[in-house]
Amino acid sequence: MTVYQATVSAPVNIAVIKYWGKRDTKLILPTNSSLSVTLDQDHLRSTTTSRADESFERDILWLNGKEDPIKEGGRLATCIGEMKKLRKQYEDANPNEPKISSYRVHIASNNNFPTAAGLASSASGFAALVSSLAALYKLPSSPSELSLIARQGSGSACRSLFGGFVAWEMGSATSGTDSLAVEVAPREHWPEMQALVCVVSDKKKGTSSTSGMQRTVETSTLLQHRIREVVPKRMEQMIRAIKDKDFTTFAEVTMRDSNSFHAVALDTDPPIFYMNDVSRAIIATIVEYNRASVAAGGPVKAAYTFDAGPNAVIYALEKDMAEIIRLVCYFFPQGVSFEDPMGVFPSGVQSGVPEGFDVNVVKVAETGSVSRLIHTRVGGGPRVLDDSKETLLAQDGSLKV
Ligand SMILES: Nc1ncnc2c1ncn2[C@@H]1O[C@H](COP(=O)(O)OP(=O)(O)OP(=O)(O)O)[C@@H](O)[C@H]1O
Ligand SMILES: C[C@@](O)(CCOP(=O)(O)OP(=O)(O)O)CC(=O)O
Repeated sequence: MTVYQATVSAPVNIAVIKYWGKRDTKLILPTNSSLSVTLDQDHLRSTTTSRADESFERDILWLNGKEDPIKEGGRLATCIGEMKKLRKQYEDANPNEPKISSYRVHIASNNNFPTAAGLASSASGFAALVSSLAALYKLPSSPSELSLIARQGSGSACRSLFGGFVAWEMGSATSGTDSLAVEVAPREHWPEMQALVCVVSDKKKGTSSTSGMQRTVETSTLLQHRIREVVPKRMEQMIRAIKDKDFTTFAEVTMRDSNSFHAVALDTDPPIFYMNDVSRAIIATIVEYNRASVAAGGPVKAAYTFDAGPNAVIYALEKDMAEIIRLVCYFFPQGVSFEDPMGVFPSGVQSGVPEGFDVNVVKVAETGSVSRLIHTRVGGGPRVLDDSKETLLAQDGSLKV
């Protein structure tokens, strides 16, 4: 008996030009284009196994070992349904292929980091879901074509279909067929780009991105300025900065766009606050770090950005990352040792402050205010794994325990 199954992993992406606002909430069409950096799956990933079988009675998804209900008309059902449609088209065009598009599917997925905590789990999760079904169905679809479907799971997920530096073009069609992800540059173009995720809280957040951005669309006047005037120019600046590997512009635009997104959150009625005091202290640290570097005749060396939560992501080039980790450890002691997945500190981190940094600008935070640091770098797109080794489903198609 043939088993129709595939296992794929997909990466997280963190936007440097933020998506915030939908013009169509069902199709998930955004009010502005956005741009992100894909992070390395060696450190942060969703892994998903999908199987189609005639004997299955219903579609099931297990997320981190627990069944996640697939609601009729919901985002999961839409993505799975769209993928089945693509398979049907493929079967119609290739009559010798097995007719598996009508079978129910069992899907199991794990995130190797906290889910729904503002660490972009919906992005890697829906990208892995769509990619695993594409591998199971042997679809010839391009990443941009698959991004059209991942987008309907969670907007930011469409950008996780590519590695490197990725734009989500907002498009203009009401059908959404031109609202898709495209590669701006592959990871190999700027492999020195690294990221430090500072986990300020890994608890579920108060206002979800979905409901928060809808409230912003309905009530913020500042959002209209952001959509019309601010983002279009920044998209051009950012694409140029990436192509030219101009870190100073990359960093300045990244920080300004994070600020602009949090400003429109504040301009929402009632206001939405995603950053907390720890987040603001991280901003002050990076601002002072860059000031000291520029004052000494050096470059801008770090960029902060915050999604819909208090966690910071600091982008920096490889050459400066050790200094930045030491600095963050000095002001935000975690109380646990730094995991160091890339082996930067063979004999442990010595926290410290670079020369010229004014230590009076920031107070040392309470231990554990930043609970964890995840050091990673720009990474590649979804990976098809060896299903015989990596499968998350048992032989009978139930969840593997
Ligand atoms: N591996 C996965 N497979 C399928 N769906 C997933 C997966 N991981 C997360 N999701 C979906 O995404 C939801 C979490 O999305 P949510 O936007 O609340 O959090 P987040 O993505 O971690 O935060 P943010 O988007 O603000 O960075 C989960 O409840 C689940 O529905
Ligand atoms: C702040 C953001 O991270 C918002 C992400 O929003 P989501 O993609 O999670 O929202 P939905 O489309 O409603 O699922 C910015 C970004 O990733 O561009």
